Amino acid sequence: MTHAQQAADGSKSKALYGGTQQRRITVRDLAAAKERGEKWPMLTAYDAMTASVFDEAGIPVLLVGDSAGNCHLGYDSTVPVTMDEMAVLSAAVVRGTKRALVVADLPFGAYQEGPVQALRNATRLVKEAGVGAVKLEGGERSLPQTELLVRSGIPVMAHLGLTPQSVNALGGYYVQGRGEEAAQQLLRDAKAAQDAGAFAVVLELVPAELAAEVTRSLHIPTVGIGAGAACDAQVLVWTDMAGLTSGRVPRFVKRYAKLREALGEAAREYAQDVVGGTFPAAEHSFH
Ligand SMILES: Nc1nc(=O)c2c([nH]1)NC[C@@H]1CN(c3ccc(C(=O)N[C@@H](CCC(=O)O)C(=O)O)cc3)CN21
Ligand SMILES: CC(C)C(=O)C(=O)O
Ligand SMILES: [Mg+2]
Repeated sequence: MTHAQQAADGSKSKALYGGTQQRRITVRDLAAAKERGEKWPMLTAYDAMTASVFDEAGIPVLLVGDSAGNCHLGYDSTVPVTMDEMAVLSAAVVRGTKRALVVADLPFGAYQEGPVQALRNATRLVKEAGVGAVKLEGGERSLPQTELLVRSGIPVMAHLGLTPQSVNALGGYYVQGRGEEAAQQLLRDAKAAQDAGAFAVVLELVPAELAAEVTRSLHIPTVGIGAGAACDAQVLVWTDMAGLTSGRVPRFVKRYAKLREALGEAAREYAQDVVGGTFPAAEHSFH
């Protein structure tokens, strides 16, 4: 199909992935995709260059995750990540993209004090970094925050199931929503987030059947990570997806490249060339 034919074919041209639309994706586009039953991919990004690669690959939504804590900043969890750090990384991701909707995590401690603190910090990410939306963890417990942000004109993505900012309270990164009571709480949290005006909800590490039920019960899209195939969208941490993360990765990760091996090999070859005197060669030198 030519570009013009695609543009004439409404369904194809509007597609979040593989469509012809060049302007920046909005939360309205995500709502329309759920209506069409169209699935979409989301990845994290923490810097401008990587974000530009994903933007050019057509990924419609990029998350500046607080997973930057362990994937970019060298902490061992998301808990230490600060607003200053999220603001710098978010601004870089926005600068590196033309089309993707950029969503930034509010880090731990940036919204737990209440709605006013949440609004102050979310506003900073919108004004200073230029993000199109923010994400915060929790359903019913984060309701006042979500309501005030949405009323103030800041789109909110909710995050339920495993909420890594609570790792110290949860005692580890375990599957959530197992058992009837926990399943009912997750359904209430999802409904609460939707009623508060959230435009989407991340479901992390929940049984696939429960995620499917949440997806059917909501009119807003669900974004799964370790939550099965029925979700409206999927998200992965980009360093996991590309095989750059060192050591063990969660079971829900599929590796689509071996970047850690490829980069290590490039560094070793470069080092050998320098030590052996074969780099720089004549074509890399000036006379
Ligand atoms: N690199 C990276 N990838 C992620 O997906 C990620 C982060 N970092 N940091 C923030 C949170 C933490 N996440 C995690 C971390 C560990 C597991 C994990 O190992 N889970 C077990 C499940 C255990 C069970 O059965 O209950 C697993 O085997 O996947 C899951 C999610 C997801 N997020
Ligand atoms: C894994 C996603 C959902 C996230 O919150 C993050 O990357 O911080
Ligand atoms: Mg996060």
